[in-house]
Amino acid sequence: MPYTNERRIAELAIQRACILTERVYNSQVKGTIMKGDKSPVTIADFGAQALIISSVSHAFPEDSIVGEEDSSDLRADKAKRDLVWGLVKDTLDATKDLTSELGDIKDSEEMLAVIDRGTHQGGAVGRIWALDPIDGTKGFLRGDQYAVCLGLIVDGKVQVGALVCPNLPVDPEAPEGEKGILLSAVRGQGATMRPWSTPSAQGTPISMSSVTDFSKARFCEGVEAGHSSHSEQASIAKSLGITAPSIQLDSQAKYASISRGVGEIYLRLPVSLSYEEKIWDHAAGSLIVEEAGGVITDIYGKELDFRQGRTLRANKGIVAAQTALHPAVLKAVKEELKVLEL
Ligand SMILES: Nc1ncnc2c1ncn2[C@@H]1O[C@H](COP(=O)(O)OS(=O)(=O)O)[C@@H](OP(=O)(O)O)[C@H]1O
Ligand SMILES: [Mg+2]
Ligand SMILES: [Mg+2]
Ligand SMILES: [Mg+2]
Repeated sequence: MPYTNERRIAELAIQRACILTERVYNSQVKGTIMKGDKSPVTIADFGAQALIISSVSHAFPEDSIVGEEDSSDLRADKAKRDLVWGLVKDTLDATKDLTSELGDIKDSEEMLAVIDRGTHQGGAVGRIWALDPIDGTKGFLRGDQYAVCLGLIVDGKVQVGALVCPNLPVDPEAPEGEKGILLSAVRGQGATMRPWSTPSAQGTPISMSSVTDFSKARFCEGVEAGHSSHSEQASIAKSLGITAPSIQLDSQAKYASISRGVGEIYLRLPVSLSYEEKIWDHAAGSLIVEEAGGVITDIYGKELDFRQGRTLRANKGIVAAQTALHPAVLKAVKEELKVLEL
């Protein structure tokens, strides 16, 4: 089956990175820096990016990588750099059984260079990995949901997607039970989910909800009001006859939720038409939703275009839904935007 090894390496890489991210998530020391675009980044974002890029480039040395972060802040701050290197080294030491498959990092200088292998500009040709080492950094800092996300784009089309949501319950019906799920998909081979804590377990196939009655449907949206328009999303839900409150989740946990039937729709209406969604925010989750039987477009009904570089500059917003519901949802989105003359 195509991309079997890519799926395996992607799963192992993000699984190992979550050992580091969960350690920081549960620590007081986050080492948060506000980046130039006023968004936060923590020592966990950097550490996860180092571990995952090291794994991908060890297994597939010829591939390109688009990663959200770069090492400039760490090169400027030795204390932060040492904190990140300590986390990375501890994680490598704790997972020596994976070294043959995932490679190693010998020192902090090499760590910085590995982080910077993620500066590729993306594009329409070749094998390009899209990495979000921590998606939903605000959720991570708030003690809510976040996700570690890795997708492989080949000649502009996502072929492999893998993501870990460490704080989503394994059983949605038992929210207080075991937490941490790993989802993955290869185009044409379906999507699977397994507990993050059982590396060797086979994933079980997942699928979108079978609900087709909007009065019983639920929609997912982001937590941050600065990232999507809650008012327009609420208005669209009302116009569709949705009465359940929205499921608010940080990060690509929203893609994970609808792909296993917890919610039927994901709405992400832009708060500004100038913002360009990043490919790493959507590559993995969009494929998992499609392989779980869902449909994903932007607010104009266009397919997501991963050929444009580091952003989805040919798209605006996200409308993802169970197949039977997507046409009506998109119609309601267009009605709402027409009303608002966007
Ligand atoms: N203005 C604007 N519009 C849309 N999206 C934006 C915007 N600003 C940031 N971001 C990106 O949102 C990513 C977080 O994903 P979510 O919005 O789904 O989750 S959250 O509710 O914000 O936590 C977040 O990803 P991370 O930086 O990896 O956390 C950002 O890339
Ligand atoms: Mg970020
Ligand atoms: Mg992100
Ligand atoms: Mg991120």
